[in-house]
Amino acid sequence: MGSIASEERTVTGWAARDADGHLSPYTYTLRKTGPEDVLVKVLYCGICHTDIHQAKNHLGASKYPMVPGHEVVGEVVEVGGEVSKYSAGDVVGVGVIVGCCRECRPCKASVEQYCNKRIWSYNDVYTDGRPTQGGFSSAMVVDQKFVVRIPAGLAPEQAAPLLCAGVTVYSPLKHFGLMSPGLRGGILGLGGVGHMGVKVAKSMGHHVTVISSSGKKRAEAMDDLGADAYLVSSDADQMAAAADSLDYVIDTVPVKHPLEPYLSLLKMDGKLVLMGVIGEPLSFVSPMVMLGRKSITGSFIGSMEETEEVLKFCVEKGLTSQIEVVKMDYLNEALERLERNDVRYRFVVDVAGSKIEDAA
Ligand SMILES: NC(=O)C1=CN([C@@H]2O[C@H](COP(=O)(O)OP(=O)(O)OC[C@H]3O[C@@H](n4cnc5c(N)ncnc54)[C@H](OP(=O)(O)O)[C@@H]3O)[C@@H](O)[C@H]2O)C=CC1
Ligand SMILES: O=C/C=C/c1ccc(O)c(O)c1
Ligand SMILES: [Zn+2]
Ligand SMILES: [Zn+2]
Repeated sequence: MGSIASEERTVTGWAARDADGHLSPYTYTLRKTGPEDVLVKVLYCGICHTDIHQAKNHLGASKYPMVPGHEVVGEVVEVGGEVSKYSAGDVVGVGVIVGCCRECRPCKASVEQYCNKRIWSYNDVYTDGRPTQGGFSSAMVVDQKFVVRIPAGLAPEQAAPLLCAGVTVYSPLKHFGLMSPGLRGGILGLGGVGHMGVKVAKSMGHHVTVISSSGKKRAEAMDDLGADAYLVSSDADQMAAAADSLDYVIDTVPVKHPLEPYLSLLKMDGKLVLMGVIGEPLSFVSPMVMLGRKSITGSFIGSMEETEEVLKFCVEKGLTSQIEVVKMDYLNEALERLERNDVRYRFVVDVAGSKIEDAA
């Protein structure tokens, strides 16, 4: 493709058509590459549990056809006239949001993920009135503000999970002042986000306890990911022995669950950081937070600045994600396996290697 930002392009993505969440080839057009836009040929796209929530309408706001995928790594093919930071051939990333108002307090504070006018990379409507579509697609057109450069030293498939899972754990650790060495952290739910939580927290010098629904991941957590301790959440004796021991717990469980067992693990002033997208009320009794001045909070991905930071952090610390690379024709099976907790720890789809234009 050339350098003149002029044409709409027809691309092929894999879309869900209804709440059964099955994805199949879908052809649609991309907007012309505007002055501030970057046309990205998708190389790899990670599969996040949010893709299941969205494809299966767990939050009740899904619109179809929907092409999910928000851990996108690609190659710049074309840039608009006002784009100077990127040029054709650059390897770049795109994450969960692709637009914001630029005027509100979060936007002015460079935490644009908290803008109430944020535009999601899929299942949303862009400023031109078209549906946004995500990274399980041959290409995307994205405003340069929502594009990051993938640094040298990071393989593109390795970078993909950092664009959601990686920054999602990095951002609250930074924001809540939890980067100091020696802190004791808990990672509840050892999946895509959780395994990055173990790796990032260990790289910050924390003592890391994995809290899991089963004992199945114990050896991997300790030997491969470097966790210091492992608790099975249903083991009351183990949980009681660990009471009052953690400065924070990052809770990545994607379904309704009790909070009190994890509040019990926190020291005085400890923080329970909710990450899972759960459309049902969660409950706890007030003394669980009062008697220890504990906080329950939440955090949503990270800013574009933090996304650049976590990519650099991973290069500097030599951090890699643990991934299973699959082709696009395995996407539905991968989503099913993710939903039944059968992946170590992130699927990444080799989009460019899947010849998806031929499938449409
Ligand atoms: N706040 C934010 O910005 C973000 C939120 N999310 C959300 O975080 C949650 C986790 O995402 P992700 O890490 O991709 O998900 P994964 O499915 O990869 O991991 C979730 C982990 O939770 C544990 N778990 C406990 N109960 C269940 C259950 N019934 N079904 C499945 N897993 C269970 C499992 O760990 P174990 O075997 O150890 O029990 C599992 O590996 C999702 O709700 C996702 O939407 C994701 C990214 C960003
Ligand atoms: O995977 C990233 C998205 C997370 C997310 C968090 C909160 C929410 O309401 C969502 O719809 C998605
Ligand atoms: Zn995600
Ligand atoms: Zn804003």
